[in-house]
Amino acid sequence: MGALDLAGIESAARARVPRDIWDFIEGGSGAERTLAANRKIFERFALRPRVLVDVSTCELGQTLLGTRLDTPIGIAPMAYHRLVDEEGETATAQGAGRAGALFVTSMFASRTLEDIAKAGGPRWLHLYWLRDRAALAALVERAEAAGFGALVLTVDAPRIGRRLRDQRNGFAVPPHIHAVNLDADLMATSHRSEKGSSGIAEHAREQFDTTLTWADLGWLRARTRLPLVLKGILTAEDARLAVEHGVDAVVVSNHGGRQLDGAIPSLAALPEVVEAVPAELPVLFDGGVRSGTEAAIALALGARAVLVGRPVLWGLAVGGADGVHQVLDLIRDELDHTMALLGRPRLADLDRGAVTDWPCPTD
Ligand SMILES: Cc1cc2nc3c(=O)[nH]c(=O)nc-3n(C[C@H](O)[C@H](O)[C@H](O)COP(=O)(O)O)c2cc1C
Ligand SMILES: O=C(O)C(=O)c1ccccc1
Repeated sequence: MGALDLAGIESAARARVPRDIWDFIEGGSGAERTLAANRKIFERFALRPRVLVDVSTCELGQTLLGTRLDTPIGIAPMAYHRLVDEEGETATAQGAGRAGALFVTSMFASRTLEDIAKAGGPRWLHLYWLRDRAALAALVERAEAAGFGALVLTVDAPRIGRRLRDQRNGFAVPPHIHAVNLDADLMATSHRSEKGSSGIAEHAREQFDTTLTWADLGWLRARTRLPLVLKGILTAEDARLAVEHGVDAVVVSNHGGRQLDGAIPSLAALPEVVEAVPAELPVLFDGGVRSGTEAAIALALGARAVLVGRPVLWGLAVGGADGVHQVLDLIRDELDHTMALLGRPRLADLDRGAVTDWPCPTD
């Protein structure tokens, strides 16, 4: 029998993954307020079921920015999947492919874009804006050639958040794992370990372009025919600026509580972003989604798709490609079930009327 919920997969993963790597994956920044709030806020919403609707089949497929998907649950960009599995991103891509789910590959993937493409499945590429624009341009060209369907530029990380667990552990990327899509000399700092600091934070300090503003986005636009998605939008103001600057979609995200601690929980930001953009502009969502019920709440609040982060690495750690497939299918099956009992069998039926803000009386 497969796992009935993610909790069992999480505890099996925890037992397998070395402590400092587990801390890197699970951790947030600062006091981990935002990390906790991302989960807690789902309790504030309740579903409003309708009855006597034909729910004999539920439709979970859609085309998003030209990419065909069998499920609205995709994989958020996460660096270095080889931290938990020898195969890493090629296994993740296989699992995602079997589920027909979107895999947003991190720029810091530990397998090549070309190998990930060979594994099949719908894929987009995530980018941080490096000071070295030539390296960025080269990556964009390779992504196009390897069939990545969109670029997801993460804009909430001019610096890496203060991740105290990583600083205590002196976390650095182990020497045998590499961000193979970037030149080794660009990546050297991320392997340097020292108590009291994080190799990843040091690396970002060296390589990320902290001068980046809205005016620079045109440079990237001019270099690609791929749709451009901005990840890390949390306010209506920035959502409107994104639209003015011609982006094709946004991801409402606080980076899984790993960047600005104290930032608004992702789900709380979703309605204002949805309201600020034209109805046809896709708004994606990530942060704290651990079940089909929670995915349904985010979709009802206006997300077109939901990305899941950490649970995918749990699945990968426990069962490689099969584990990733299992995690994605589990959440998809729960969502299918939720849509049937909610009397809303199509994604388009999941609208604001499907959910109510319900202040829990015990709070
Ligand atoms: C181990 C790890 C690595 C991550 N690496 C990246 C990254 O390279 N780029 C990025 O934009 N976000 C990165 N994220 C953030 C995720 O894309 C996503 O926003 C977050 O994990 C979603 O929250 P969830 O884990 O609660 O589902 C990372 C998250 C984790 C846990
Ligand atoms: O984005 C992140 O959360 C992250 O952990 C990371 C990993 C490698 C390089 C930069 C950031």
